Amino acid sequence: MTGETVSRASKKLSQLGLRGRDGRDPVISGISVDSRTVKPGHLFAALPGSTVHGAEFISYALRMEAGAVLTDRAGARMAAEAFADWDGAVIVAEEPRAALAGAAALWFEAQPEHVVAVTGTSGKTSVATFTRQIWQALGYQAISLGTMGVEGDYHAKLAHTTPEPVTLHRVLSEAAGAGVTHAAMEASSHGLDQRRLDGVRVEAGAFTNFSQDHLDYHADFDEYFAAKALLFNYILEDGESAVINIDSEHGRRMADIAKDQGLALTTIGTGDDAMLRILGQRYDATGQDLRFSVMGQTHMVRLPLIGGFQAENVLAAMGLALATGGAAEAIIAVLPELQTVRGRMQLAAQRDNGAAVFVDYAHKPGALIAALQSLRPHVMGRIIVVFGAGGDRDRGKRKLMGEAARQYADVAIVTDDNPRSEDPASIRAAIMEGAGPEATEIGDRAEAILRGVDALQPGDALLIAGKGHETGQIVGQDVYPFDDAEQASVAVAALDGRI
Ligand SMILES: CC(=O)N[C@H]1[C@@H](OP(=O)(O)OP(=O)(O)OC[C@H]2O[C@@H](n3ccc(=O)[nH]c3=O)[C@H](O)[C@@H]2O)O[C@H](CO)[C@@H](O)[C@@H]1O[C@H](C)C(=O)N[C@@H](C)C(=O)N[C@H](CCC(=O)O)C(=O)O
Repeated sequence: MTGETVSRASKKLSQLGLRGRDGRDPVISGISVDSRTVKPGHLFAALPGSTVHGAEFISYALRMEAGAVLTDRAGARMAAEAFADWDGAVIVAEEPRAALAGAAALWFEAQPEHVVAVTGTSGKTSVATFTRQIWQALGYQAISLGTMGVEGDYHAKLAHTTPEPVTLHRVLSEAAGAGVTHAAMEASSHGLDQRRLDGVRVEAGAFTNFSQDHLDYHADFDEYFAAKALLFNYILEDGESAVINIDSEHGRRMADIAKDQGLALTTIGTGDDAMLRILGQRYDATGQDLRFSVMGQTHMVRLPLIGGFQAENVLAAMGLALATGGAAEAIIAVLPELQTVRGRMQLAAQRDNGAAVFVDYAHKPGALIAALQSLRPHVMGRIIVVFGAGGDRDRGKRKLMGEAARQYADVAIVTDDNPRSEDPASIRAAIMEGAGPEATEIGDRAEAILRGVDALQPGDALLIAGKGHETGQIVGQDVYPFDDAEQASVAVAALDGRI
C-alpha cells in the first residue's frame, strides 16, 4: 500500500464519521463483506445476517490481517475477545449496511455521470437493457447492470441482481474509468431493503409493476411494496424524475408517493392520463407495431419484440432516456433497433416459409404459461413447444409443466434439460404425465429441436423453452456445450437447404 493510498483511505473513512474506538482514523487497503475475501489491510464489514452474524468470522478476518472492522453493537460484543489484543480500528455503526455502502461509495469514488434505476416485480431486466440500448444508439457509452450481469460498453459477471455495495460501487467506478457515462441498473426489493444502493447518485427511477413475489423474504405484501418505494429516496434532488407505470392500483399508489416526495413524474400506461401512452399494438410473427403518444403527440414504431407487455417496458426505458436528457424524436427513431434480452423470447431463427423459432428461459410452470400466452397473439398457425425440466430441482413442477404445454401449446415435444444426477427418462416420464398422450418424447435435445423445426408450417411458431441464454447441458457432473439458439439456426439451415 502506498502512502498516498493510506491517507486517501483514512481521510475518506473519517469523512463518513467512521472512526476507530480510540478516535484514530482507520487505514485500509480495500473493503470486504465476506471474511473469505479479506486481504491484508481490508476493512471487513461484519454484518448481522439472516443465518449468522458476520462477527462470527472476525477472528478469521483478523488472521487474514484485516486493517479495520465495521460492525454493529452486537457484533462488537461478540468479537470483544478477538479485539482485545488487536490494535486495528473497530468501527461500530447503528446501521452497518448503510455505513458499509457509504464507505464503498467513498472508496471507489467514481460513477457514471448518469445513473438510473428500475424496480418492480417484472420487467426490470428488459427496461434496464432497453434503456442501455437507447443510450448506445444515441451514441453514449452505456451499461445495464442486473440479472444478466453488467452488459454494454463494460462487462462484468454479477452474483446478484442488485449487487452488495462493495461490488456495486467497484463496478460503477470501473465502468466510469472505462469511459461509460450512462448506467441503467436493476433495483431488487432485497437490494433496496438492504440499502445496497446507498451512495449511488440516481438521476431517475422507474417502477414497472407489482405482484406477489419474494414473500419468503418480506413479511407481507405491504412490506414488499414499501421496499420498492425506497427507490425514490435515492433520486438526486437535481434529477427529480420518476417514471411510473400507472395502469395498476399499485402503480398509482407509487405515483402518489413519488409526487409527495416532490419528484417530477413521467407516467406510462394505456389510460388517457398517461404521458407516454400505449394506443394500440398489432402483432405478427416477428414482433409488433406500436402506436403510442408522447405528451399527446401520436407516433408509430416497429418493435422486433414478442409480447404485449414489452410495449410498457419500451416506454419505461424511453421515460428514463428522456429523464437523462434525451430528445423524444431521437429516442423514437432508435426504438426499432431494440433487441430483446438474450434468451428471453429471443428470435433465434426463421424458416423460409416465415415460421419463427424463439428461445426462452421459462423453466417453471408459471413462466412457461406466460411465455406461451405472450406468443399466442403473434401466431396465426400452431405453437409447437420443445421443453424439459431440470434434474435435482423441484420435482413437483414437472407434471405441471407438462400440463401447461398441453393447455397452452398446440404441439408438445418433451426433451431433456440439465438432468444433472437424475435419470433423464424418469424426469421426462413425470412431464409426460401432465403433457398427455399426444405429446412426443425425444430425449436428445438437439434431435427434439430438429423435429420441432421440421414440423413448422407457414404461420406456425416454435418455442424452445427452459435454457434461454445458457450455453451448456448439465449431465451428471459434466457440462456439455449446448446452445438452444445455435441449435435452432443449425436445424433451420439444414432443413431449408442453406448448408
Ligand atoms: C436474503 C439475502 O438477501 N441475503 C443477503 C445477506 O445475507 P445473509 O443475511 O443471509 O448472510 P448470512 O449468510 O447470514 O451471513 C451474515 C454475514 O456473514 C458473512 N459471512 C458469512 C460466511 C463466512 O464464511 N464469512 C462471512 O463473512 C456474510 O457475507 C454476511 O455478510 O447479506 C449478504 C451480504 O450482503 C448477501 O450476500 C445475501 O444475499 C444472498 C446471498 C442472496 O441470495 N440474496 C438474494 C435473495 C437476493 O438478494 N436477491 C435479489 C433479487 C431477487 C430477485 O429479484 O429475484 C438480488 O438483488 O439479487
